[in-house]
Parts: sequence; C-alpha cells; structure tokens
Amino acid sequence: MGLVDQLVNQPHYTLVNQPRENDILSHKELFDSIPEEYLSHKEKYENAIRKTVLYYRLMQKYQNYKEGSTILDETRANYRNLVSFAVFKDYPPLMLHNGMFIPAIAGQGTPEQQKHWLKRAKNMEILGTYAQTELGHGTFIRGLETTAEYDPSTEEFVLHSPTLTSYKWWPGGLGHTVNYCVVMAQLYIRGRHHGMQPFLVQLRDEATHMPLPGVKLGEIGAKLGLSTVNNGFLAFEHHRIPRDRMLMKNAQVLKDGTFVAGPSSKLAYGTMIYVRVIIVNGMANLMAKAATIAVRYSAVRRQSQIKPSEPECQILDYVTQQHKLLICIATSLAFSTCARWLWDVYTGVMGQMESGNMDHLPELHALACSLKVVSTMDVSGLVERCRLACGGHGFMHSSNLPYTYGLATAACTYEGENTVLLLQTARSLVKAWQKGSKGKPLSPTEAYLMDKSPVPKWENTLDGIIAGFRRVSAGKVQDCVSKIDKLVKMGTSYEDAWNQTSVRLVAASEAHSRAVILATFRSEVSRAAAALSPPLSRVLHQLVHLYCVYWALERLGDLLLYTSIAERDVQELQQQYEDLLQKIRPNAVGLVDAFDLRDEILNSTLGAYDGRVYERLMEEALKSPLNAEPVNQSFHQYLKPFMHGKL
Ligand SMILES: CCCCCCCCC/C=C/C(=O)SCCNC(=O)CCNC(=O)[C@H](O)C(C)(C)COP(=O)(O)OP(=O)(O)OC[C@H]1O[C@@H](n2cnc3c(N)ncnc32)[C@H](O)[C@@H]1OP(=O)(O)O
Ligand SMILES: Cc1cc2nc3c(=O)[nH]c(=O)nc-3n(C[C@H](O)[C@H](O)[C@H](O)COP(=O)(O)OP(=O)(O)OC[C@H]3O[C@@H](n4cnc5c(N)ncnc54)[C@H](O)[C@@H]3O)c2cc1C
Repeated sequence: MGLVDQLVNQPHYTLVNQPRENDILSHKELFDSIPEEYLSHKEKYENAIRKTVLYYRLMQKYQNYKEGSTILDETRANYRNLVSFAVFKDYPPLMLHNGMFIPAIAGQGTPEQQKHWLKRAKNMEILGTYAQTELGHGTFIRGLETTAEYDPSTEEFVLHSPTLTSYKWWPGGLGHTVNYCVVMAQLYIRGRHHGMQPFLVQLRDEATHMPLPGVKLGEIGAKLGLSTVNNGFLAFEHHRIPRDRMLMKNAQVLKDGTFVAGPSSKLAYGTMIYVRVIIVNGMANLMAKAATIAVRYSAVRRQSQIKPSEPECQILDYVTQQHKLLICIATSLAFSTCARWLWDVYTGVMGQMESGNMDHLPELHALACSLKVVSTMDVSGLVERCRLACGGHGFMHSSNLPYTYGLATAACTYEGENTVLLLQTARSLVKAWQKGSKGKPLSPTEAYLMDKSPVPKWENTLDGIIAGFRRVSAGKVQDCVSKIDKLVKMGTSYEDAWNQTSVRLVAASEAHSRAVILATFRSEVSRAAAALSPPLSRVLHQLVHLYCVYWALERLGDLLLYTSIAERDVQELQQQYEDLLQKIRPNAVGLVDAFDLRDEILNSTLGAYDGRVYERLMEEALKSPLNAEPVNQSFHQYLKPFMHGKL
C-alpha cells in the first residue's frame, strides 16, 4: 500500500479485494502492440473501446465492494483505481459513465429511479454520460437553451434544441459510445419556466445503437488531449420522453403538469459538486505519476559536472532540479490528503441533506470550487514543470508526461472553468464577511475571516505561515468589500462594482484556498503521522514544511502587504527552504517509490523502476512505423524528383 494510502487511507474507503493489479495487468491483451500515437483518430477510438470492454470486464470480476459502500464510494473508487492508467494513457470513452452518469442518477433520481437505472448502469447494460454544456454556453448554466416542454395530454416531455448554439457539446462518450444520457434542460410547463432539470434520455437503440428518431449525434473532433474520450454533440428535434424520465429526487412534475419545487433550485447542480470533489483526488494521482517519472529520471540522468574534477552528476543533485521537483512530491501528498478530508466533508453534508438540513451546502460548494481550482491549476503547472525538468526526453510521448499534462490541464476547464469557480468561492467569502461583520457565526473554514486581533509578530514556523495566509485572505476579502462598498456609494451598481473588483476577488479566493489547504495538509499529516514510524513521520513533516515554506516564498508580496513579515524573516525562510531541499534529497527516490505506481501504470520510458531509460527510449523509437523501412516511399515520390529539378 503506497505512502499516500498509508498516510491518509481511511478503512471505509478501502475496497475489499481492491482490483488486484497483478490480476488485471497480467492480461496482456489489454495493452497495445504498437503505441497508440501511431494510430489514426478513428483507430485510437476503436482501440480504446476494445480495451475498455476488456478492462471493465476484469474490473467487474475483481472489484468487490465492502458491504455498505455507497454508489458514490464505488464510482469514486473507480477514479482512485490507478490501474486504468496502465491501459489508457488518455481517459477511456466510459470515463463519464462512472464519473457523472451514475453519480447523477444516484444524486438526482428518486429511490425507484435509482433502483431501476443504477442496476442497469452498474452492470453496463446501458452506457451513459452527462450532457449539460452546449455549443453556446458552458459556464452560464441559466443561459442553456435546450428545452423540455411538459405535455400533460400525453404525460411526456418534449426535448428540443431550438438553435445551433443549443446543441449539447463536449460530453464524454456522447459521440459514438453511450446510448443514454442525463440531459440538463430548461423545464417549461404551459409556457412557464421552472429552471434547469435533469432528464434521463435514451439516445440510441439498444440493439442497433442507431440514434433514435429526433436525436442527432456526433463527435466534436480532435483535441489537445483526452483523444479517446469521444466527446460529442447532441441535438433534439422535438424528441418525446415519458414523464418518469425526469430525475425527480429534488423537484417533481406531477401527471397533470403541477410542478413541485425542491428544497433548493441549486440541488440540480449537485453532480458538479461531487465531481469537483473527485477531481482533487484525481489531481493527486496525476501529480504522483509525473513526480515519479521526473524524479526517477533525474536520478538516472547524468549531465555535466558540479566539480570539474568529478564525473558527470545525477541531475537530481542540482539544487535547481530539487527546487523543481520536490514540491511535486509534497503537492501530490497535499492534494491526496485534502481530497480525503473534502470527501468526508462532502459525505457529511450529503448525509445532513438527506434529513433536510441544507445549512452546510454553501460552504461545501465553496470548498469544492476552491480545491478543484487550486489542485488543477497547481498540478497542471507542476506536471509541465516535470516535463521541462526532463529535457528533450520529457517531450516524448513515450515519457507519458505530455499525456499526463493533457489530463491535468483539461480539468482546469471542465467541471467549471477555474476563474468562474474562484469567483463562486469569492461570493461565499464576501457574504461571510458581511455576515461576520453583523456578529453572526461563520462556517468553520471561514471563521478566521473575523479574527480582528492585531497583526502578530511574524514567525517563520508552520503556525506562523498558516496564520499569515489567513491574514492575507482576510485582508484581501476586506479590501474587496471596501472597494465594492466604495463603488456602490459612488453610484455604481453592485454587479458592476463586483465586476470591477473581480481581479481582486479571484486573488482573495485563491488566498483562502491556500490557507485551507496548508492548514488541512498540516493537521491531517500530524494526525496520521502519529501512527507511523519516526523516520517516516520525520520525512512527512519535512514535506509539509517544504510545502508551507514554498508557498510562503511564492506569495511573498501578499505576506509583505498583510502580515508583519520583515526582510530578515524572508532571508531566513529562503535558507529554511534550501536546507529542506538538502534534507529531502536523499529520500526523493524513496518517496516517489512509495507512491507505489507500477511501471505499467506509469507507462513511461523515463520513469520505469529499473532505470533502463535509454534502452526503453530506443525500444519505443523502433516501434515507429517509419522505422519499418530504411527509405520511405516519399523519397521516390517527391524528394528525388524535387532534388533533381523535376517537381
Ligand atoms: C481527475 C478525475 C476525473 C473525474 C471525472 C471528471 C469528468 C468531468 C468531465 C466534465 C464534465 C463537465 O464539465 S460537466 C459541466 C460542468 N459545468 C460547470 O461546472 C458549469 C459552471 N457554472 C456553474 O456552476 C454556474 O453557472 C455558476 C458559475 C455557479 C453560476 O450559476 P448561477 O448563475 O445559477 O448561480 P448564481 O446566480 O451565480 O448564484 C450562485 C448561487 O448558487 C449557488 N450555487 C452555485 N452552484 C452551486 C452548486 N453546484 N451547488 C450548490 N449551490 C450552488 C451559490 O452558492 C450561490 O448561492 P447564493 O450566494 O446563496 O446565491
Ligand atoms: C476535456 C473536456 C471535457 C468536458 N466534458 C464535459 C462533459 O462531459 N459534460 C459537459 O456538460 N461538459 C463538459 N465539458 C464542458 C465544460 O464543462 C465547459 O467547457 C466549461 O464549463 C467552460 O464552459 P465553456 O467552455 O462554454 O467556456 P465559457 O463559459 O464560454 O468561458 C470561456 C471563458 O470566459 C471567461 N468567463 C466565462 N464566464 C465568466 C464569468 N462569469 N466570470 C469571469 N470570466 C468568465 C473565462 O475566462 C472562461 O474560460 C468538457 C470540457 C472539456 C475541456
């Protein structure tokens, strides 16, 4: 069990008989004879489907969930299942089936609807996705155009895409893979609008897989990454579905067309919260993968000399390389720790909501937004840093760093574009500030905003740094509130004042997120480390220390503005940081080995456990179809006539 799991694994998340990696990875037919980079767009998809079917059969065979685990535990576990990285460098075409289709039914369906549809979905009798985004709208959900008009005379909904911009656009698996879908559409009854509601819609005939009448489907084309996810488009032409296909856990439509509103219109957005929570853990996995590849390669690669009299050194001995990479190890640990903490918050709030208590939903939404943003932003930046730290070989697909970057950077956009989500958290912070200023109690993660004590003397300790980030966040929020108030007093509308302050609001939101992450990482490691051996506990505390000092140095401007940190403190922090690099360097390879990622999962010429980098690079190069013959036909067809002036 890897370091991450040792540190923060909680029994009720552990899968009984977690898919035994050896069993699954022993099925060699799961793996590509030639690298998929050399397949066509269409072949890549077809190959991904071939592997998907094999992979899911094996998962069903070996995966046996612990009694009492919920469907959300199970789908989340699927995302923790790293074995899929061995089979798919990009995510599989059924990523959305587990990632959103099943969770949407679980979160939005009535018990009867869950009973019927979850069984079929879990058994892969039907395959689905989640279609919300349209060609014309992704962020502004209330602006989505797909309509669902209720017809009480037939007790049906009529789904329609009135414009080109209303075409559903992006959903994974939608192009050619799934035959069902949860569609988010604007509900109308007798001309009256009742907001966005989820509808479970059959798209293709279950026997022939042909699109049903009134359903137009296709694939949206080549992308930066996720080339086998089969993102597609969908349009309805007055397509009728039975009334019981609206997922009615929250809001209902009765036979006669009476609309029964749910406790909150925002509950229809619930699937997005779930996925944002999942993404944090997914980012930790991607960071562990990239860090393992880059650190191991940096231990194998020798280049130049530190002293002329000595042989070429491991590039990991360059302090600049340690600066680039050791934070990556700490970051993976920070986000896997925070992901499990956030999952506990999520399941707690879901439990309260089952009994009608919605009080903590806004805080959960704000936390899910901020951790989704910071984990995707940091990890996509650091995966790219890992690639750059490996020189030219990092640029090879066979290193698996470019693919890993594609997976990480996509998450900065999907499930809520990062700026938009930071503004959502900012909305919660400003409301908390206004609430706290009236003496009302704040949620646990926002309570520090009301700390009105004088700014203390700066301390170069973990407590001092975490307190400093809280001061920065509170100071930024206060500045935003003051600017907005000032603009409104000058006659600006609140909305315009908000927009004019939005750059600062995004910064305040990020500062809050970092304060939450530092504090959570530190407290969770302290809690878990008590049960670990002293040497391991020491190394983990060094990683927490490195992470906190790194971010203090990265955000010095803010600390200088809002805390009493002085020049001498900064010099000392920089020295602390460099000392920590030196302390952690001897354990760097051991730490990434402790992520426990097998070679098949790393899928990388640079990161393999045996360190045979050059042999693997050559083996992969020889798989290029171009190397099948010494002279390519284009020489005779084009080059030769050209060079002889005949073309
Ligand atoms: C690696 C592993 C791979 C895991 C697998 C991952 C696969 C992922 C594939 C990708 C799938 C997708 O992208 S699916 C599509 C994802 N799309 C999005 O995320 C769209 C992002 N946009 C939005 O969420 C919305 O438009 C948002 C920005 C919040 C604005 O919505 P509205 O205009 O309706 O709301 P506003 O007018 O701003 O008012 C906001 C109020 O609503 C509340 N609110 C807003 N969203 C809420 C929510 N989800 N739950 C609760 N409450 C919410 C706020 O707290 C505010 O409350 P008050 O302050 O009290 O009023
Ligand atoms: C790989 C991938 C997979 C996806 N899978 C799915 C899926 O399975 N199902 C699904 O429904 N969707 C999916 N999406 C769509 C995704 O949810 C949207 O791309 C995302 O919500 C952003 O919406 P948009 O692309 O329309 O950008 P827009 O909303 O048009 O935003 C464009 C830019 O405008 C700015 N902006 C927009 N609104 C604001 C604002 N309020 N304040 C400040 N700036 C703003 C931001 O800079 C933003 O980047 C996927 C997207 C990707 C990239």
